[in-house]
Amino acid sequence: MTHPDSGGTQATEPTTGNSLWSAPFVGASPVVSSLTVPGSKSLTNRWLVLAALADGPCRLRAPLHSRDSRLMIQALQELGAHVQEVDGDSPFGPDLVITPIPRPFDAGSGSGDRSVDCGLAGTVMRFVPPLAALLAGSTQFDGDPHARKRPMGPVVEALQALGVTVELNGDNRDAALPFTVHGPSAGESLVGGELRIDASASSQFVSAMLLVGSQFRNGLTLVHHSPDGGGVPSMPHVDMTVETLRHVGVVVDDSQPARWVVSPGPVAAFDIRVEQDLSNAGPFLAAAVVTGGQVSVPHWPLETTQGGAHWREILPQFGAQVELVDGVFTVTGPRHVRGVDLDLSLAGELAPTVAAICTVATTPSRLRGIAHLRGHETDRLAALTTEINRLGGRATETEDGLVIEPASLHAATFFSYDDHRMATAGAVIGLVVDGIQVENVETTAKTLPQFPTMWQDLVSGSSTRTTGETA
Ligand SMILES: O=C(O)C1=C[C@@H](OP(=O)(O)O)[C@@H](O)[C@H](O)C1
Ligand SMILES: C=C(OP(=O)(O)O)C(=O)O
Repeated sequence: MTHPDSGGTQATEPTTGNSLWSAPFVGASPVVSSLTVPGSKSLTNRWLVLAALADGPCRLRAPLHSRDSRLMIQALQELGAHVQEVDGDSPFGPDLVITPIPRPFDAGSGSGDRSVDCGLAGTVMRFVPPLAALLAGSTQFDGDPHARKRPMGPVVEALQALGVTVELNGDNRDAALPFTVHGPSAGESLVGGELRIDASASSQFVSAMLLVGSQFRNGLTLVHHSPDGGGVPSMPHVDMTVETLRHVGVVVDDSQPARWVVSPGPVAAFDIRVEQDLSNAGPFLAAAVVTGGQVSVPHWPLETTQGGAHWREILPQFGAQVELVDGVFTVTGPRHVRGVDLDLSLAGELAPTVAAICTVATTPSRLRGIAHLRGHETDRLAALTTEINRLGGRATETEDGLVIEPASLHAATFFSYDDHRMATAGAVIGLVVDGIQVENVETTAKTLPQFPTMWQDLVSGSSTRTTGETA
């Protein structure tokens, strides 16, 4: 299978020979279902990092089990933590008990050369290098071919500003994977202090530094400043980081915009239940919207920092009805899907699912505030434009988003670019456009390995897979 020329600068070039998955087509039959999804990728990987820094063993209940969480676990084990699977009550896999990285960092964690595979996980490639910078010895970082194209500069430059030696390997023109982080000499530790970074390309640069800030001798004062005045995207994810830090006793002052003060201090051991991934619930909710059906998701948190909480405001703009009653979030699709004009700067990871719905809407849509998606798993603006147009759609890339106009759609292959959210976007469109084949649907394993089976259950009406319940 050769890969199309997406025309984008960042679109990855997946290996040839990837599978083609015939997306289930329901036509005019509304999808009606109730289901829960596995644990949040963003929460799972934050809790894993904090557990590795904790002052005692920690337990994660109902964590995500996917490629991104496995890569994080392997990275933390490489740094000296221990992770054990123990029976839990989640239908999606066991709980985890984590024994933290041994202290003192400058000796106990072994000063040998370590190697971390980041895969295509933004949380691993951004959150783990600052952790490795605390430890004696050196740690090499690399990942999938496209991981080398994802922005890393602000994290590398922040570490260098803290006095950490980061040795750029390979022929990377700017600070990107692969590189090697060299920890402090024996008896030394990182002082911390005030740092200024430009996090306009990813909120993960802020989260990465905040997660370890309490481990610096003087803590960390982090200020975001962008020359063009750009803000930090996906701010709910930074709020998620601050909330998890406070949960484990770390003092964080975020009272001033774009400024965070993390006090030095311990990370208290914890036992936490991981919320389900509300962003990954998105494609299933979108199925209700595009087919005029109804999908319910029990155990929906009333208060959460997850970006997927924004489905409550987003989906009604397509004409859907939403309600949250007794923890059950229900979406009822409209007879006709209308287009939207949305600023998605708070939750860019929802954009592929939103774009899929826009593709089948009866009026034009504009999506804004998502220029930084060019640095996600692929250049999502280029990839979405290319793949929507391959189906006969009328998508146009703008400086910071997409314009998608109604069009007559036809069967075609929808390439995923090794991006889980591209694959699920193709599946959503495939519900109402007959003959869509999604290339490399297996890439959904990044955050939802069960997706193909769950999607089949969804359209067959048999998915009532909730915690401990069966069909
Ligand atoms: O911190 C996190 O867990 C994430 C932050 C966001 O990154 P960006 O700010 O780069 O969009 C989000 O899109 C990504 O899926 C997960
Ligand atoms: C951008 C995403 O992930 P990450 O940056 O964590 O790889 C995503 O899950 O949409």
